[in-house]
Amino acid sequence: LDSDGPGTSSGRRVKCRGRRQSLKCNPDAWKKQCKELLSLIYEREDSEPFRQPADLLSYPGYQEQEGESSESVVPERQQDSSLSEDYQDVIDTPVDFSTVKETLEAGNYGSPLEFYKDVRQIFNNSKAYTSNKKSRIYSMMLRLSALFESRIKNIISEYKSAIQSQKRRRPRYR
Ligand SMILES: COCCNC(=O)N1CCN(C(=O)c2ccco2)CC1
Repeated sequence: LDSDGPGTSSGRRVKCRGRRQSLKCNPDAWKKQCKELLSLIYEREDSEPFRQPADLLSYPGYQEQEGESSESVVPERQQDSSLSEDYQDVIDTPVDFSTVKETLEAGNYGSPLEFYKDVRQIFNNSKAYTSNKKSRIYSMMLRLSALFESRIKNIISEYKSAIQSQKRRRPRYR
């Protein structure tokens, strides 16, 4: 797992003379940017299955269901979950966007990398759970993941530049 996250800054130094508020210098700018990204995700219908914890019973319908009409995004939960493994048997670290939203709003992420790690877990869980790459939920996850990755990489690289420019250059005596 690349803990560095996407968009590691390529050593480009940004002059941050004095003004911390300017876009490139503020090491706290990522919080607002991640909140805005999360709002964008919530606006997308594709996020619907990921906005609350997956029910402990399995949703075999999700896995076999292909090309269902867009209205019925969430098929009725199967009463008999013996048909396939329960979600909690397959997924060790369940996470959904409501948990991520709470953590972000509580100020419990120390950096956008921690935020990135949790959101990526949502997508990886979906990949791990699906047994059918054509399932409706899986294709929703793929679209949402593409949107997320395209937006998070700049947030992270700006954060890394801001951190770099905060570091005072002091000689280190070994
Ligand atoms: C309204 O949503 C209820 C909560 N969500 C939920 O139960 N899910 C979402 C997670 N999930 C999958 O990623 C998946 C992959 C292939 C089939 O499903 C399983 C089903």
